[in-house]
Amino acid sequence: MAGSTLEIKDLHVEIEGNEILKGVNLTIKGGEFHAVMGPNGTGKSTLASAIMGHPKYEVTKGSIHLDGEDVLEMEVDERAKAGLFLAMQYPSEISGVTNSDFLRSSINAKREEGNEIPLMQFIKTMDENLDFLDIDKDMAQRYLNDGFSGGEKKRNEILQLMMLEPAIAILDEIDSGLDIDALKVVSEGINKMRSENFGCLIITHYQRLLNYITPDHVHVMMQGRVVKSGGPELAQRLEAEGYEWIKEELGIEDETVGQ
Ligand SMILES: Nc1ncnc2c1ncn2[C@@H]1O[C@H](COP(=O)(O)OP(=O)(O)OP(=O)(O)O)[C@@H](O)[C@H]1O
Repeated sequence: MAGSTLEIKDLHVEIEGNEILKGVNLTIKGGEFHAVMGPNGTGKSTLASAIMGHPKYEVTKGSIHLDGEDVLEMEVDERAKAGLFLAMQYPSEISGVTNSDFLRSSINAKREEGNEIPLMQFIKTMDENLDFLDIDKDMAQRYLNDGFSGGEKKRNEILQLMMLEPAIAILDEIDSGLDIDALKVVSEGINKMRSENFGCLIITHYQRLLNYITPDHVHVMMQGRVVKSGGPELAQRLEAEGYEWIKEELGIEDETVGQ
């Protein structure tokens, strides 16, 4: 089976009347890893939230399609069922719901009624993934992200990714706050997902993550748009030289979305 395609065209997004995204174009296909980089406040997280349907982010123009289906017409849960996944920059803490129950419910919500994942299969898969990500088994029974350290939350996001097996994942600064060992483990988790049936958008500030996860495409966001795209060598140049050369090349004075 060929992978999915997420197609974003001329996307404009407002938050409380301020236009943040000003015409984003991006296509992510199954099998492809895309990195989105860019200075602070240029709209990267806004793009992630808009794709997943955060109610605060109003799409005023443009389109998002997943395999031809209009994502903007879908509720958040429908987007997840359709195969989209967002690992958030700041995952929420949810008391009263264990990590394990959350994962099992999320997996079953994506399946047809009567075709729920058998408990033993769920436990086996979760144990394998906990092992792979070097997560303490007790964490499965703790409330979702409740009291988790910053690094534990990020590992937990990748646990969800590996358990839910989405078609297209958006990973928003999954490397922030990770120590070097955790960065390697998280990267291995993401790399393990690599297949024709999985596409990924990785928002990051640092080339160091891309030393572990080789992107096929690298994009730079400024002023709420993708202003430059290239291969992995673009990320290397950004690490060495910063963003000034792009601003000069494109005649950009203020790279933020500016309000
Ligand atoms: N919920 C919100 N309410 C008001 N303004 C917001 C909200 N979310 C984002 N913004 C504004 O939109 C702009 C872009 O923010 P965004 O988080 O998308 O940038 P970013 O490129 O991800 O930045 P960073 O690299 O610092 O994480 C910023 O000026 C920010 O203050």
